[in-house]
Formats: sequence, C-alpha cells, structure tokens
Amino acid sequence: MSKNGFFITIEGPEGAGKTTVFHHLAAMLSEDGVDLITTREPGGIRISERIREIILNPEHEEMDGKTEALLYAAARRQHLVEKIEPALKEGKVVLCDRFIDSSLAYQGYARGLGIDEVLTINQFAIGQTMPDLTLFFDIDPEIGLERIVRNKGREVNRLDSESISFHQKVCEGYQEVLKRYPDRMVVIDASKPLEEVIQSAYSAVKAVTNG
Ligand SMILES: Nc1ncnc2c1ncn2[C@@H]1O[C@H](COP(=O)(O)OP(=O)(O)OP(=O)(O)O)[C@@H](O)[C@H]1O
Ligand SMILES: Cc1cn([C@H]2C[C@H](O)[C@@H](COP(=O)(O)O)O2)c(=O)[nH]c1=O
Repeated sequence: MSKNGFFITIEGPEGAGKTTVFHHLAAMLSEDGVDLITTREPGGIRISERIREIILNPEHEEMDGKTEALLYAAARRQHLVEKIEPALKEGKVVLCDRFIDSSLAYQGYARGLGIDEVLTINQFAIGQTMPDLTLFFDIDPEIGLERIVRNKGREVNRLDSESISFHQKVCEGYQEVLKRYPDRMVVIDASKPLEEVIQSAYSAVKAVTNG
C-alpha cells in the first residue's frame, strides 16, 4: 500500500495511562490543526469490536493461546483494511491505542507462543503497514494494576484477571520488542504525574512530525 499519512501507536501494560493520555494527545494535536483519526485495538470498527467482545469476555476462560493470537490478528486485519489504511492513504495521522506490539508482548512473550511466531501471523494480517512511531508507556505492572483497581468504573476483562507474573512477563515482552524496533519506539515514563506524561507524549510526537 502506498501511504503518505503517519501512523502512531500507544503501547504498554495495563493501567499505564495509555487511554487517558491518548484522549489528551488527540485533543492537543487536533487543536494544532493536525488531520487526525483516533482508533483502538482490539476494535476500532464494527467487526473488530465484535471480536474484542469474544476475546476479552471473562467467561471465555477456556480460550486457547493460539486462538487468542489469531483472533487479535483477525481483528487487526479488518481494522487495517477498513479504517487505518484508507486514512493513511488520505494523508491523515492515525493515532491508535495498542497495535501489533501488544500481540508480540502479550501473546508472543507472556503466553509463550514466541515473538517470531506471532510476528509471522501478524505479517500475514498487516503486510508492510507498521507504525511510524510507537509511544511505549513504561510502568511497573503492580502500579498499573493498582491504578486499575482504584478506577472502579472500569470493567475488568479476561486479560486483566491474569496473575501478576503474567503481567510481569508482558513487561519483559515489551523490553524484547523495544530491542527489535528501537528506531520507531520512544519510551515514556508513565509513572510520572499525568500532566508530565501528557507533555512527554506530545513532545515525542512533535519531535518526529516536525511541528
Ligand atoms: N500518570 C498517572 N498517574 C496516576 N494515575 C493515572 C495516570 N495516568 C492514568 N492514570 C489513571 O490510571 C487509571 C488507568 O488509566 P488508563 O485507563 O488510561 O490506562 P491504560 O493504560 O489505558 O490501561 P488498559 O490498557 O488496562 O486499558 C485511570 O484511572 C487513570 O485516571
Ligand atoms: C491489541 C492487543 C491487546 N491485547 C490485550 C491487552 C489488554 O489486556 C486487552 C485490551 O484492553 P484495553 O483496555 O483496550 O487495553 O487486550 C493483547 O493481548 N494483544 C493484542 O494484540
């Protein structure tokens, strides 16, 4: 696919503050006149939101790890062709809450399926369309999970309920992903107060989009 837009993803463990900062960042970039669309994974469009309901349903305890990885990749494929690629083709900035790196860290590393194996199924799903910039929200998983527990309004999904050792592995998985993609990934210290995290994310985007 030929594209002239710019693809930004936000990644990190549970409770890192991704979604909160995502909304602030979108508002700040729109204010700057950036032609932007916002979206999330799994989800973003009708079919992928339906797949999200299946994956994250806490009652689906018996879901096999490979089934999980394939469902994320299937949701990603439909999201890509229906929403992300058309927006990039039109020259827009796409801001997406989670994308392929979540699959590499959660399914590839933490579930033990293998980062290379999960990368292969995702390459089948997305071809060459990788993020241009990824903001990685770095936080101790225990602090992230504590934030979620304090946020009483948030529903707890099937992956939130995994053990602390699973969430620690997710963080190790992200460190592996960072080693693979140092050029597009920027580490944001997500343990800082919210205003500081928002400013770091905004500065990182401005630094690569020149303005
Ligand atoms: N820098 C921060 N300091 C303290 N609390 C924060 C900070 N950023 C976000 N929070 C709070 O932490 C909770 C989780 O934030 P948020 O939902 O944005 O995280 P997330 O990374 O999107 O989590 P998940 O991936 O699990 O959906 C919210 O209650 C939010 O208000
Ligand atoms: C895209 C993607 C997501 N996940 C996990 C990460 C979270 O536990 C949920 C999504 O919930 P959120 O509140 O929207 O962050 O799904 C994953 O394991 N693999 C993926 O590819």
